[in-house]
Amino acid sequence: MRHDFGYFEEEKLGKAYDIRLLKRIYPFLRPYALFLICSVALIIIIGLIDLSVPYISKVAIDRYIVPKLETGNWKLETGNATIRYLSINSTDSETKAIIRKYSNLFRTEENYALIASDDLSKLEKEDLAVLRRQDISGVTLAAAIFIVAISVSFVLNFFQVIIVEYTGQKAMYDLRMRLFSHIQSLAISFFTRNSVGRLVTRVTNDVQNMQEVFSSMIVLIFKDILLIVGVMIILISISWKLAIVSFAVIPFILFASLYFAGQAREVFRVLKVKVAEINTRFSETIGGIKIIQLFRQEEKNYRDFEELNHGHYLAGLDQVKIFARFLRFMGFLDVFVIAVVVFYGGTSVLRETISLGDLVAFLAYIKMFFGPIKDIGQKYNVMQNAMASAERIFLILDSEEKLPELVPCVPHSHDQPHHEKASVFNPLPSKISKIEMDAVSFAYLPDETVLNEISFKIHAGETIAVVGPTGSGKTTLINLIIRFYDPTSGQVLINGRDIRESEISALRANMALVTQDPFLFSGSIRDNIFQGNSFHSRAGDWKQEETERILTASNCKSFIDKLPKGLDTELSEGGASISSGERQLISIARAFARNPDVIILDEATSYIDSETEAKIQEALLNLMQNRTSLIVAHRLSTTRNADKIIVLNKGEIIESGTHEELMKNKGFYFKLNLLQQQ
Ligand SMILES: Nc1ncnc2c1ncn2[C@@H]1O[C@H](COP(=O)(O)OP(=O)(O)OP(=O)(O)O)[C@@H](O)[C@H]1O
Repeated sequence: MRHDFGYFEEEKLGKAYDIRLLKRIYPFLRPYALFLICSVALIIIIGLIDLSVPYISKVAIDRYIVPKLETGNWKLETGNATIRYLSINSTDSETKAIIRKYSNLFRTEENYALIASDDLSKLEKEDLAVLRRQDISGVTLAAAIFIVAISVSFVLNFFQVIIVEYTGQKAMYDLRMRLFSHIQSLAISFFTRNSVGRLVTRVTNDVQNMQEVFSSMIVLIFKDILLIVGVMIILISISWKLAIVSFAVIPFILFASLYFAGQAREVFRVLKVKVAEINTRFSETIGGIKIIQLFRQEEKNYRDFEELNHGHYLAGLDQVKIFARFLRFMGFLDVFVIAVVVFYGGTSVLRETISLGDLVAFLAYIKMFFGPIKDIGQKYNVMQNAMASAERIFLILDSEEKLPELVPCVPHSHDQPHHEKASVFNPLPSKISKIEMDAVSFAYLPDETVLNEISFKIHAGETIAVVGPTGSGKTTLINLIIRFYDPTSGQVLINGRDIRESEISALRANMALVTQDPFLFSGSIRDNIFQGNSFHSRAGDWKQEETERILTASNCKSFIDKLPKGLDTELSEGGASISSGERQLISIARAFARNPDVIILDEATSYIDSETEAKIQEALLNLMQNRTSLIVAHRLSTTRNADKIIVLNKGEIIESGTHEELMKNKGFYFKLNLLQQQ
């Protein structure tokens, strides 16, 4: 098993911060820089509002709620005593009336009346309210400011979330499109090395992971850092001593967060591996359901899956335990700090080194301080995950396994290297008149030659059959003509020009490939046959008579007419809802609609009933009429009608000629035929 493929790659997790990767992510955000700036600005405003809210309470408590008492030496009947009293401006008539009502409680001085703090409770509530009406209106104002601040913060938060989500979604949309178009343009060799599941994960999960960075992390980090720094400054300004006592727990928090991040990282990794294992097993089960049912493997498969699922469950439990421990520990530190602040702050209030408002605000700020700090560990993991995803996405985007670039065409001359750069490009061949392989060798893997020095020519209108035992390189030969791969040495020439000098799409525009097991897309039969073909780009643009002609020539008409929705019948994925013979007929119709010069045909080896077989043969003969054909042949009837037969064995041409010539030679081809007839 190769450790760089499949879910094993999940073993690699990224760094939570990686400047190199962040720099690469930035271009995807650049188009939305304005939104990001708006969002960060909103976050700063929201942060400042959030920071101001406890301060409003502090002002309300210190300035209005707690009576501003003064201390003085009062002569009482029992003797001199130090008394805490409230001084009230007594110039207005309402106040004067109350003072008169409680004349035994008040001492009057010019424009002020003084009342001992202990006597305040002896006043009736209504009278106290009149005496403290300025404080009451101050509290009302503070409450109003409080509500306005909270409401503004709420509204701004709403817009900020929308803007950030929009930015994240848009950036991810762009990234996904870029990834999709890049993957689509990669060479076939890339797909043989990368599993479908792996690529699907890139376009879905990994892009989603990165979205978490765009949508929440960037902005939340701004907010968290602002809150942490802001709260620290405010706490120090309220009481540096109390602040230092509270900050004493920060090293514990950081240590716990980092420890937790390390543990969670491991658990996350295990979980991802388990999820990937479950996905792999599940997709294998779906793909191989026929074999599983046929060989009665349901029970064993169930047990295997149960084992994987149990592993996932245990990893999930580990994750819960780690989170629970972390959150409990943080909760304990949280409560511990609050207890310290209540004790130390409370005594400071009693000693009047800080006000009650300071203490209340302090407690509120401490709560505000712990929130983001607690998040750091969790966010660290999200970031790490996102960075690992980013790394894997960029790895694909960096893949150079492109279909080779256009090589400038230079006039052929023996003393000039063929691919020397020049400014002239080969015009697209409007008609293919000759296909030639000139000393072509090819290897999928270094030192494992699959084709060796292959040379032959096909002229316009000819039918060439390639025969040979399995693994002799027949399909590889086709792959080189269609240019899914380039030869390791030698040249494939069309109309005398190396095919690497023409645009790939132009080259393929004149060719149609009918494979052994044709792939049909989910969608209607009409789309599968006519979509994107040479005459009309849209399936709906085809005229009725053109459509009829193609369906008749490809022998599709009779079975399509029997379908209730005819051509508009929807096929399920891969055309699984129709028979393999019908799939082949549809793929022949698709080749007809392309109207190519060259037909490349990989004849089916699978058994099809003789009636369908005859229909396919007839459709193929129709398709090949007046066209150049290269056929990987498995049937005697095909080779018999070919203008030339090329016999491949172990990647080399060992015989070539017409059927009669080869039969007369009594060589390899002759033996192959004998074997087939047995
Ligand atoms: N993508 C690939 N990577 C590595 N080796 C490959 C790849 N595709 C094919 N091969 C190898 O190349 C050799 C030729 O394969 P090819 O498919 O061309 O044979 P073939 O003659 O078409 O066989 P068959 O008649 O069974 O389809 C085989 O040994 C095969 O294992």
